[in-house]
Amino acid sequence: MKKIFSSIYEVYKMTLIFAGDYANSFKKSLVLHTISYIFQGLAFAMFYPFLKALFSENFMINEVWLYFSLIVLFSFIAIFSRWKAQDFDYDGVMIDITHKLREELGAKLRTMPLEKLSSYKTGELNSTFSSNIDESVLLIGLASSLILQILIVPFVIISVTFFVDYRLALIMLVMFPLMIPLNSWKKRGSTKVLKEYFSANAKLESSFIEYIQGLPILKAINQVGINAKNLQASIKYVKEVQEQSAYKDKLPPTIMGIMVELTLLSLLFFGVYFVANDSLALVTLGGCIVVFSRLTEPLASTLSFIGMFDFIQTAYKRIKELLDIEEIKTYEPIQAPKSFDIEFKDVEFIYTNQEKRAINNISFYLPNKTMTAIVGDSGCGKTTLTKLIMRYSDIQKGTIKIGGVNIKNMKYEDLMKNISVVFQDVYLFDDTILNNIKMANPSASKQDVENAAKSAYAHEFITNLPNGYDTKIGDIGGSLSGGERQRISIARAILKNTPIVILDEPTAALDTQSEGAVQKAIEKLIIDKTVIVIAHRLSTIKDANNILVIENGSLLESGTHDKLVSNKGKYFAMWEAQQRVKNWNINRGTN
Ligand SMILES: Nc1ncnc2c1ncn2[C@@H]1O[C@H](COP(=O)(O)OP(=O)(O)OP(=O)(O)O)[C@@H](O)[C@H]1O
Repeated sequence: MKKIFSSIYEVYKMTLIFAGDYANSFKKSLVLHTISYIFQGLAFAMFYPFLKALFSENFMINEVWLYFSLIVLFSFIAIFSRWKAQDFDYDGVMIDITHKLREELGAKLRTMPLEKLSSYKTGELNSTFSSNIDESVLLIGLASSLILQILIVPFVIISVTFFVDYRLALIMLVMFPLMIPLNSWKKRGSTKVLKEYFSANAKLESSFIEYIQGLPILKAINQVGINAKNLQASIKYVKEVQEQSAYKDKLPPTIMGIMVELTLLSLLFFGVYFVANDSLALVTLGGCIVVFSRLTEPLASTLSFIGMFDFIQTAYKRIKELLDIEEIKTYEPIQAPKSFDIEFKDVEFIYTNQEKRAINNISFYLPNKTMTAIVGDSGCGKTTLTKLIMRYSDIQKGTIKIGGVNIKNMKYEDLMKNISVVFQDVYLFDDTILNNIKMANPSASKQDVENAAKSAYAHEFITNLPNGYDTKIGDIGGSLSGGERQRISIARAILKNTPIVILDEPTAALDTQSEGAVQKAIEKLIIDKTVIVIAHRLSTIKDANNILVIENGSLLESGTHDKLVSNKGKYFAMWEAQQRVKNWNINRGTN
């Protein structure tokens, strides 16, 4: 029995937490529903004395009227309490709660460490945000009212029947112990299936999003079928899980339905037997059958209603798992840096679920307003180093300081206010060009935006667009070139005007002509800033104040280009290799 109630109680507790300010109203509504169903049960139970009075040999109209009036009164109280319970305005409040939950989850996405966030697939988050919240919260009102009805009404009727004829009450009770193994049987199947159901749907959403996003690339390489296979596999998986759940869900409720019908037949069979040997009045048996037949349908559905709670509980757990993720913590004493030099001291970092450290005992110092390049083979840890400055995840050992302040002592918003990043891939939102730039500094005027765009060499091509700065990215689709998109993102960074700028291979994907324009824009962006640039092409970072050469997460060598070339180490080898390729290309061009 405990197991039957565990998911109901768990869901009740979670609903109170999620309901927040509405928790008391929710409790009040449950109390009113309880009162309503007690009186509904009593109204049914009044059929015993009513029928007895009606068919009595000493028929007395006053007695009949009394019981009839009680049936009417109890029914009226039941209806009135249920109506008052609806004052809680389930639909309105539940919509409010779903809205609040979505806001909380949205805030969580902003404050959770990015490493944690990136461990979720977009589709999984999407399904928690949309379907899990709707399925669970909007269903709870209906589910709690139904479950109270099927628990309370039979309880009242059977209790009253005990006073009328304990033998009939015992027959009614026989089926209840059977609910326990039937429910466990159903639950055993459904808990696993429900988890699979939610994860299959989340997987389907992920595959669908991935398929749509990857379609242009796959079309370009004539491999549309590759991702379609993943999508088809996800669709097939959902179908399999649905089939499984349909099969596993059906049998126990069907058996329960048969049990309820058998109970009714047993009441008839034994009732007739008791009437035959004069130990039961026919009219009492009639009342019992009338009363019990009102219960057969809800009782037969008991397992399905309890199953609704398993469903809600699984959805709640997914929501709670997200809400419980620890936010990025700011440690005391909270400080703000006054200058923007960056220091790594004995930093070690390993990604969750990885065995090898991505960053291995690294120390370096980047003076304020200097440019530092990070170079090294693919996968050596360059991007990880820059992500750690932005607290993508907390390091396991060592310290990272900006202007002498440990980044853990800086408020996360303050930390991010001081850093701009220009990535190789530019993300533009489906909004106007103006808003795409302005989002870096929402209080900026249109003139500020235009000035930033001019500095980023973007003003000219923007004013040539159909609606200039008011052109919507969605309306011009993919017609912006890679270089143009990159210059919009640089205009964003110029408008944000942060003391630290991180450039993560911003020109790597561009042709030579676009690269020239973007390079000029970058030069404007980095004036008077502490700059970190990740570059594969060493010719672009030759003039950096300092170059860090990373190998397998460790700092192998550092210094200016000239110093590293004369060292004849790893940097020299990389430089030589790139020069050879360059010369080979030039020779090929001249031949
Ligand atoms: N989110 C992540 N989870 C787990 N491991 C990761 C994650 N991101 C990177 N790594 C691993 O950490 C190591 C360093 O990756 P990082 O992206 O920092 O290298 P990189 O030098 O910037 O590479 P590239 O030049 O190819 O961009 C690699 O082994 C990579 O597979």
